[in-house]
Amino acid sequence: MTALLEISGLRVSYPGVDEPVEVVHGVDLVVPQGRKVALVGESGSGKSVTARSVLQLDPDATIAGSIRLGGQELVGAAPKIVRGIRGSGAGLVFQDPLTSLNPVMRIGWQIMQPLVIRGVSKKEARERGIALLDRLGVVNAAARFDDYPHQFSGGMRQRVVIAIAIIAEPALLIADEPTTALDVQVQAQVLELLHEVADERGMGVLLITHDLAIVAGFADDVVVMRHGEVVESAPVDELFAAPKHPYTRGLLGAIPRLDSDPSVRLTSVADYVDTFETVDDEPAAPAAENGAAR
Ligand SMILES: Nc1ncnc2c1ncn2[C@@H]1O[C@H](COP(=O)(O)OP(=O)(O)OP(=O)(O)O)[C@@H](O)[C@H]1O
Repeated sequence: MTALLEISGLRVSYPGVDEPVEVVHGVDLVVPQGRKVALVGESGSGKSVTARSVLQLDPDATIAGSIRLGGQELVGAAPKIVRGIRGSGAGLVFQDPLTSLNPVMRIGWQIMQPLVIRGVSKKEARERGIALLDRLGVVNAAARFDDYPHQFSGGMRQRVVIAIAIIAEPALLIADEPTTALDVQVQAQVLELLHEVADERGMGVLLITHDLAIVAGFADDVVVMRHGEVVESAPVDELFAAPKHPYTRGLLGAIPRLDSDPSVRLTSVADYVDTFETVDDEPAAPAAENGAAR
């Protein structure tokens, strides 16, 4: 499989009080062409920093290592080259659609912009924008095209953000917790849509999420991060069937299941990771799978 995005040895640091603080410590990650890769891990593990590094969105970050998108090296590339891939090389969807949209600009214009700045006529950009919004399930898309963001519900706004991210047909979509701000039913609709559109277009997706249920339904491959490092990566079925790293086993053990015994406590990551981290001192058995009553 050809690699669309290939990150290797990525290190990211920020200015600290006395010296720079490194928060991502040598991450390797591949998104093959047309595949959906979920990046999971606890809060603060470096998922967003890793994803934002691809498009160098953070002026304070110092980035080392290699990030190749479609074979092009982005670390150390001229700002013009990195700007050039935003939109057509890689599109971005963030968690909160309200902060991603300009509140005083009509949504249609925001959707058209990535095309217009690439030289597409306004007429064609408008037609393509309306068609995409319609494809993304916005009823009466032509009439709603000139509305402002506040006239849309949260779920509809996130469809607008997705439209902006994919209108210039990027080969890669980076979606950072794209449905966290939405209610569960709308979450499912938006993810289903992303899944379908990615398949239709053969678009690779890097999806950041906390939610392993989302991973199971959406991703082909999973990369698990902890403390700024990748601890495990595998195809989704393999990882769910036989997680290798204690941290991943802990994450999976913490998922509530409808068929589990309600009197039995769920395991937590700490049940596994403590064992892992103290393995040299005292080899203790982890709490049993979803089942060890205490
Ligand atoms: N602009 C910044 N300046 C300094 N430190 C930062 C900056 N952005 C992120 N960090 C630090 O980098 C670490 C990793 O953060 P990151 O946002 O990537 O975590 P995450 O895994 O995406 O977490 P979450 O799931 O909560 O979004 C954290 O310790 C965070 O405080």
